[in-house]
Amino acid sequence: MDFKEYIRVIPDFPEPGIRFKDITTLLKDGDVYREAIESIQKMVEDKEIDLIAGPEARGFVIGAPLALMMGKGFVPIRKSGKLPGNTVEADYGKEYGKDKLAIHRDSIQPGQKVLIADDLLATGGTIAATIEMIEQLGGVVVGAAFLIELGYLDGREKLKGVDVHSLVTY
Ligand SMILES: O=P(O)(O)OC[C@H]1O[C@H](OP(=O)(O)OP(=O)(O)O)[C@H](O)[C@@H]1O
Ligand SMILES: Nc1ncnc2[nH]cnc12
Repeated sequence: MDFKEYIRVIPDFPEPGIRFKDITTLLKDGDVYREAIESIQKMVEDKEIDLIAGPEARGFVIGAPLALMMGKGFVPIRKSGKLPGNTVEADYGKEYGKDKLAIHRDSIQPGQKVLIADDLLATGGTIAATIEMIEQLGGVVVGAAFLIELGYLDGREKLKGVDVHSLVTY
């Protein structure tokens, strides 16, 4: 399936110069959404995984159904100030602006193998911060899976040593 047909590109959102890849047009088609998650599962099914972690908000839309399908637990990584328990946090920059993510300290046990899932890899800032926090907790990142990769932003360069998989590339 050509998933790009279902992804809408909106110029100059959220700021001038950004070509925003809008996945809401893909998500609203149940068959295409399911096929996208199944295709992501196929890319990572040979991996030994204990948990899947995904960053708020669109990482939940990919990571949670993937976790359910693979019979694994899901660890939400949230924007700072949203998680009620004890957290570790990381500041980062992304394609548009800066942000801070947080993860519950007790969400990953040392040695657990974690697959990261998100909708889109752009500069890699979000995922580099995610990896930093998972590793701070003793987790082992076994890979990162995306629906979309913006190859022209070289996010993979920031994630050297990580097994990166993406369904479609721009
Ligand atoms: O590779 P990067 O340059 O870091 O950019 C990629 C991140 O940006 C978007 O999330 P955003 O922070 O906009 O949050 P949202 O999912 O809540 O819209 C996207 O869902 C990725 O997580
Ligand atoms: N160009 C883009 N489209 C959608 N989400 C993004 N996150 C970072 N860059 C993005």
